[in-house]
Amino acid sequence: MADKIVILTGAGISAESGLGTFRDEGGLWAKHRIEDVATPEGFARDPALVHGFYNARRVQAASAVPNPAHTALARLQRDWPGEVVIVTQNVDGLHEKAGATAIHMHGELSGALCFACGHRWTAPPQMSPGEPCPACAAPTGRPDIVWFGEMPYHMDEIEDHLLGCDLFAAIGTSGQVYPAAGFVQGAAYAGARTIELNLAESEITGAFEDHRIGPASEVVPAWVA
Ligand SMILES: CC(C)NC(=O)[C@H](Cc1c[nH]c2ccccc12)NC(=O)[C@H](CCCC/N=C(/NCCC(=O)O)S[C@H]1O[C@H](COP(=O)(O)OP(=O)(O)OC[C@H]2O[C@@H](n3cnc4c(N)ncnc43)[C@H](O)[C@@H]2O)[C@@H](O)[C@H]1O)NC(=O)OCc1ccccc1
Repeated sequence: MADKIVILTGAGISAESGLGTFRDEGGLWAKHRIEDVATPEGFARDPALVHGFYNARRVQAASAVPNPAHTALARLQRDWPGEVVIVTQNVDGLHEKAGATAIHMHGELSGALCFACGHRWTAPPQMSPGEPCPACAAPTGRPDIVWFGEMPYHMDEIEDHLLGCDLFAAIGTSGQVYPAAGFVQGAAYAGARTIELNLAESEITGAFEDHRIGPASEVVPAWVA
């Protein structure tokens, strides 16, 4: 029985597709305060600011193309005799554009959510305050994104995959945000081998047995090959 592989991806895998990361030089959090644009409180305080932040990223992500790291993971998922599960913190659709399937634990820019009735629909390119819900007609549409202080999506499914995997890999993540940053401990505890692929050391480098340092577009295809 071929190994089961779980791969966690972060903003670093999409950096070479032109999508800014959060914490690197000139990253998203250098230009915006997390509290203002990525918390439910910030959305309640100034929905126009938050919609503006995600509208700009939605347009950028729509024209972005996958890089060799995304395509290598799609190939691995297609050709590996065992199960390959991609869990992403990213809200861009680049894994899917590369032909892979991924569990979006922090939501997707392409999605809209009604915080009154819970209905989900495809987000229009530009959302605005009071965005009407097509199901309950209430003016309560928000980006379908997991903000700080909110429970990430698909956690039970993800935990099942972590406890049953033979190899856990993390690609392009700084390991500063939980619960994603704790996945390596869960997988290692369940007996999985662990590898980190990143441009530089991260907050959780010490938790991994193996490492590949370099740009994702180079180290990921080399690792998959
Ligand atoms: C800041 C941090 C301390 N705070 C948290 O972790 C909080 C609070 C918290 C919970 N538990 C804790 C325990 C301890 C301390 C704090 C907490 N967590 C939460 O609020 C979470 C919700 C967090 C989700 C917030 N939303 C995001 N994103 C969507 C929004 C949006 O996209 O706008 S988080 C966002 O930042 C996170 C980190 O970003 P990265 O992807 O890692 O990107 P970053 O820029 O940081 O790093 C890039 C990396 O790539 C590398 N790189 C760059 N270029 C390349 C390149 N070319 N190639 C390769 N690598 C490269 C760089 O070297 C770097 O290492 C990602 O998750 C990303 O999605 N919710 C929650 O905990 O709910 C309750 C709960 C309780 C129990 C069980 C479950 C839940």
